[in-house]
Amino acid sequence: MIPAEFQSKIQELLPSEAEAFFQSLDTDSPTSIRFNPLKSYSSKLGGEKIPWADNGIYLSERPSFTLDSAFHAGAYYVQEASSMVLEEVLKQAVDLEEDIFALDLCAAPGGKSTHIQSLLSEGSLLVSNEVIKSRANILSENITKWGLPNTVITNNDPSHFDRLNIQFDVIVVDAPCSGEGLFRREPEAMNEWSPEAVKLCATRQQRILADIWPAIKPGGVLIYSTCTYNSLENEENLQWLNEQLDAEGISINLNNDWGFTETETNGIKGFHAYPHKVKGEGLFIAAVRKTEGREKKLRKQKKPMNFASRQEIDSIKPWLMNPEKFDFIKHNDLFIALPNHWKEVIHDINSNLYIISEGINIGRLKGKKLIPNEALAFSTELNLEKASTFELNLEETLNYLRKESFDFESMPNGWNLITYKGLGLGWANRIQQRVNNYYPTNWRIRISS
Ligand SMILES: C[S@@+](CC[C@H](N)C(=O)[O-])C[C@H]1O[C@@H](n2cnc3c(N)ncnc32)[C@H](O)[C@@H]1O
Repeated sequence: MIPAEFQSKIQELLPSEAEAFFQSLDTDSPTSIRFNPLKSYSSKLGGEKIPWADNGIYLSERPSFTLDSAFHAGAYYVQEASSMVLEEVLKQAVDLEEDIFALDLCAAPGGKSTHIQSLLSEGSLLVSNEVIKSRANILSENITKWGLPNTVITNNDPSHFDRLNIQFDVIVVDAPCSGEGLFRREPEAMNEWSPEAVKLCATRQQRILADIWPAIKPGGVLIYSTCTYNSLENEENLQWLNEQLDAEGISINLNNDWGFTETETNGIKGFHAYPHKVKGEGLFIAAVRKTEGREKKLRKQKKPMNFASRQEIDSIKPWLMNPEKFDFIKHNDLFIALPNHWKEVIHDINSNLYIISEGINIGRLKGKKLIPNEALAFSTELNLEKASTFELNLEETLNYLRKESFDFESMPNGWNLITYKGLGLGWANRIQQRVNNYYPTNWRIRISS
C-alpha cells in the first residue's frame, strides 16, 4: 500500500505527472546488468544498450543469476540502470585519464564500487568503504570477484577518514536514504517509510557529508546520490552543502533523450530519475566541488611495512602478469600484492583505518610452493601460464560452486584453477583419487538447478 503522505508529496513534486508516475509503479522493474570490461566473456545475455553506461544492457527477462557461473566469476554485475548514470557524472566531473585517489564511502554491496573501478585509469586507487561490518563481507566478495587490483576495502565510520594524512580527489556518497525509489522493486520498503524516517535520513546524510568533507582535497569532487525522490534528502542537502560547507556546483549535462529531470539549488545541478521517464528505478545524483580548505601532505610512516623477502618474492612473482607494478607484503602468513605507486598511501590507510582487504591476496607459501588464495583466481592480474586451468561445463561448475562432487577425472594432480568459459572461479587441489575444493564455504551457492 503506497503511503498517503508519500502520494501527496509526489502530487506536489510532479503535479502534472503524478498519474504517470503512479502508473509506472505498477509496471515491472527492468532488469539490467553491467559487464566487466576486463574479463573477456562472450555472453549469451544480450539486450538493449543502456545509453548512459558503456557496458550496461537491459535484459528482456530476468534469468537466475545464481545459476550462471559467469556471474559468480565477476563477468558482469546485476545493477539497476538509473544508478549507472554515475558513469556520465564521473566522466564530466573528473578527468578519468589521470591517476586519481577515490573513495566510495557507502559502498556495500558494491554496485557503484565495481562500476567506479571499471572507469578509473589503471594507475588509480579506489578505497571502497562500508560502515556496517556484516555488509562489508558481501562488498568484499563482490569486489574480489570483479578482480581489479587497485582497491582497498575498509570498514569505517565516515568520521574516521579525517585521520588519513592524504585527501581524496573524488568521494562518492551513495547515501543511506528513505528508499522511495525502491518502492516498485521492493514494495516492502513502503512499510519502513514515514515522514519522520525521511527527516531522520536527511539528518544522517548531513552528518555523513559533514564528517567526510575534510577528507576531500581542496578542488576535489563529491558525488552525492540517493535512491529517493523527496527534496529534504536531495535538493535541501545540496543547499546545506553550499551554505554550510561552501560546496560549488559542477556543470553536468545529461542528454535530454535519457529522460532525467534536472533541478538546480544554489547553483548546484541535480538529476532525478523518475520511473515514468527513465527506464530504471528512482535515483537522485549531483556533483559538487570543494573550493576551500588546506591540502594535507602525506608524511612518511614510522612503522615499517612488512615486505616479503627476495626469496619469497621470487616464488610469488611468476603468478602475476605484471609483477613489476606491485610490492609484496606479508600479513601473518598471507602474501599480498599492492600497487607500488600507492605504497605510501596504502601504508597510511593501514595505519589509520580498519582494513578488510587490500590489493591482491596472492596466497601462502609452503616452502617455495604457493597455496593460492581465492582472490587470485578472479584477479585480472593472474598469469594463466603459471596456473594449471581446468575448464568445466555449466553443470559441473555449479556443482563446484555448491561444493558438491564434480567430474575431475581428467584433472592433473596439484592445484588447478577451475574455469567456466575461460573465467576463473576458484581453486581445487587434486591429490591422486581425491580432490579438495577450495571455493570459500561462505560463498557457496545453495540452490539446485
Ligand atoms: C544506498 S546503500 C549503498 C549502495 C552501494 N553504493 C551500491 O551501489 O551497491 C547505502 C549504504 O550506506 C551504508 N550506511 C548506513 N549508515 C551509514 C552511515 N551512518 N555512514 C555511512 N554509511 C552508512 C549502508 O550500510 C549501505 O550499505
